[in-house]
Amino acid sequence: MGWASAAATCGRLQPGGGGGESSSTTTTRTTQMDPSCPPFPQPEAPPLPLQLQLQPGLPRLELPTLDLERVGGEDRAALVAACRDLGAFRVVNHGVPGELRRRLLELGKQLLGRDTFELKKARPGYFWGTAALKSLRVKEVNWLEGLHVDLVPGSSSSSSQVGDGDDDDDDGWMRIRALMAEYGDHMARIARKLFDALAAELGLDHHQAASYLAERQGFLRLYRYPPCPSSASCLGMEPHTDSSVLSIILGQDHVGGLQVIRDGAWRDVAPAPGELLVNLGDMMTAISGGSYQSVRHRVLASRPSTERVSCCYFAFPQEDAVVEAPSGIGGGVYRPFSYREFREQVQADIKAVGTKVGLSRFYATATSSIEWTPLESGEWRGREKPS
Ligand SMILES: O=C(O)CCC(=O)C(=O)O
Ligand SMILES: [Fe+2]
Repeated sequence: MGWASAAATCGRLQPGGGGGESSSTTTTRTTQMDPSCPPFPQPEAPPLPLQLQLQPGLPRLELPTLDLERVGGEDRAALVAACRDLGAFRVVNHGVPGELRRRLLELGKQLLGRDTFELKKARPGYFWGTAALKSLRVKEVNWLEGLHVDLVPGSSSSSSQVGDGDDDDDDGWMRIRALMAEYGDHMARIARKLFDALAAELGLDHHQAASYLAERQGFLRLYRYPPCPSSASCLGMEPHTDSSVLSIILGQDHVGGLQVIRDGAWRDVAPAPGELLVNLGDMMTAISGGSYQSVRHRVLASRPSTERVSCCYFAFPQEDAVVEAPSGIGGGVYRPFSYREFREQVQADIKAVGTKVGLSRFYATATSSIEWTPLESGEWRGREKPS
C-alpha cells in the first residue's frame, strides 16, 4: 500500500489541525508512492498528536533582526533582550555569501530528492526522521530526512573550486559535503561572535567563554521535508528545544513551515530572504542560569505539492566542561553539569519515557522524588511526589 491509502486517513482528522491546511485535506488523493521516501506508516497514520492542534488565524511572528557586526557593541542590549524574551532572532550582515547559501540548499534538495530512499540509506550521515529526538511516541510522524556532517573548523577546502553540474564526484554527494564544510566555517564564526557578546554580558571569564562554545563540537544537518502524504496528521519535526548552546537555521527564502511557541500558541515564523535564524538551546539556558530562553519550536510537514529544505548548525560546549551560571545570575536554578551528562540523560529519558525531558532534570533541587507528567504542548513537567 502506498500514498493513496495513507491519504484516506486524512478523512478522520480534526478540524483546525495542521497549520494552514485547508479542508481539501479531507479529500482522498491518489498520489503515487515517492521513491525518495520510505513507505508511509501503515495501515493507519499514527493518531493526531495533541500538540498538532493549532490556534488558527494568528499572524506570522516577526522576529527581532540583529546586525552581526553590531551585536558586540551598540546592538548588544537588543541581543540580550531577544535572548531573554523568546530566545529566537534573525541575523543580517552575517557575511555568508548568497551564492554559497543558494548552492547548498539547491544541491541538497536535488540530491535528497533525486536518489531513492534505499540508495540514500546506505550513505554515511544520512537519516530519516528526527535524528536527535526520535521519540517513541511520535517517531513515525516526523516526515523529514537529512544529512548529518560533523565539522572540523578550518578544514574546508574552498568549495568554489568544485563545479556545479552533475559530474564524476560520486554524483554530487562529495560536493555537498564540501559546501557544508565551507558553510560550517561561516557558522562557527557567527556562533562565536554571538556567544562572545553574550559571554561578555554574563561576565564569563575567558576560559568559560572558550569551553562553553567549542567549535570542534559543532555539526550541521541538511534537511529535506519531502511532500507528505498526510501533512495534517504528521509533523516535519516534532516540538522540541535544541540541546545546543545556539543553533543557526538557513531556510529557503519563501518557504515557511517553522513555528515557535509564543505566549502558549504556535506561531508561524515569517521566512525572510537572506537572513539567518538563531535559536537559543538548552545549554545557553543553563549557562545563563535560566535568564536566556531556549525556544520551543517545530516544523510542519510539507504539503503534497511543496517541500522545505533547510540547513541547521548546532554549537555545543566542550563535552566535559562543567556548565554553570556565574554566581549572582539565575539564582542557582540548575546544578552544575557537563554537556556529556546532559546528552546521556536525554538518551536515557528517550529510552525510558519516549521523549526528551530536558533541562528540568538538572534543577538544583534534588529531582529523585519528582514525578514526570507529559503536557499537551509536548513538554514534561516535574512534580514532587507526595511522600
Ligand atoms: O529545519 C528547520 O527549520 C528546523 C530544524 C530544527 O529545529 C532542528 O534541527 O533542531
Ligand atoms: Fe530545533
